[in-house]
Amino acid sequence: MVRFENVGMRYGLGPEVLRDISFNLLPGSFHFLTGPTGAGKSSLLKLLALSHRPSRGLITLFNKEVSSLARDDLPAMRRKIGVVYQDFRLLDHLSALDNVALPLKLAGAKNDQIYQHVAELLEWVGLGRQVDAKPPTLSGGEKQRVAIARAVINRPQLLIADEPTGSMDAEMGLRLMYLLQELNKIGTTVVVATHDLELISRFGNPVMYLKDGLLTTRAQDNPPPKESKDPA
Ligand SMILES: Nc1ncnc2c1ncn2[C@@H]1O[C@H](COP(=O)(O)OP(=O)(O)OP(=O)(O)O)[C@@H](O)[C@H]1O
Repeated sequence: MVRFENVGMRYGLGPEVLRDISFNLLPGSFHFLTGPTGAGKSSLLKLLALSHRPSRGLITLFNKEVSSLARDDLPAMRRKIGVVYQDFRLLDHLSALDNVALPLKLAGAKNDQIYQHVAELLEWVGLGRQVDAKPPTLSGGEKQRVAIARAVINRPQLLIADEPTGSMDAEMGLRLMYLLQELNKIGTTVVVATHDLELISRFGNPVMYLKDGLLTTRAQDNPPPKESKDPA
């Protein structure tokens, strides 16, 4: 599903923020990505989401080597990937329904096929009564669920979420994780970046640990970290 081989990444002419990253993600797996602030988690997710190119190494997604893809092939590849951004990136002038419908519209689906499907998904994420609400009137947790619904509406093969529980209380964070778990059970490969070690140990999924741009625990090695020394 995903293979990184000695991948490096830099922004512009700056230093490498990711160095020698190698891992394999199997189809249908669910991984956490963690590490200190600035370690490179969001940068790694940008590579996975095909929104940034590596400066070296090989990335294979869905059995295709990414650097060999023509620019015209990227949109089709991106449609197989759902992304939940840390800051949601919803369109404020559109309703929750229209935000979630957007990827289907961009993929050319017809309106009458779209809306029932979108309304059902919003119901499923607990927003059945907020379909017409615009993002500025929604709470952080509600916006996050709209963002997740939008990320999964195209039934992506790969779902990437950057700190998806960062802006919500523990209870909502757990509900969200159960939601992602349900998606994973129906076949979506999931990668969640988080600082929340408690969440990681509660779910027990394999963990990739990044520090200073280096992956110190490979996905297949698998131990959830139990290293928090903070009394809290
Ligand atoms: N657009 C950018 N241009 C230049 N440098 C960047 C850019 N985005 C991130 N960086 C740098 O890349 C490094 C890794 O940042 P990244 O956001 O990937 O870390 P992170 O692990 O996601 O951090 P956090 O946990 O704080 O979100 C940092 O040194 C950061 O300053």
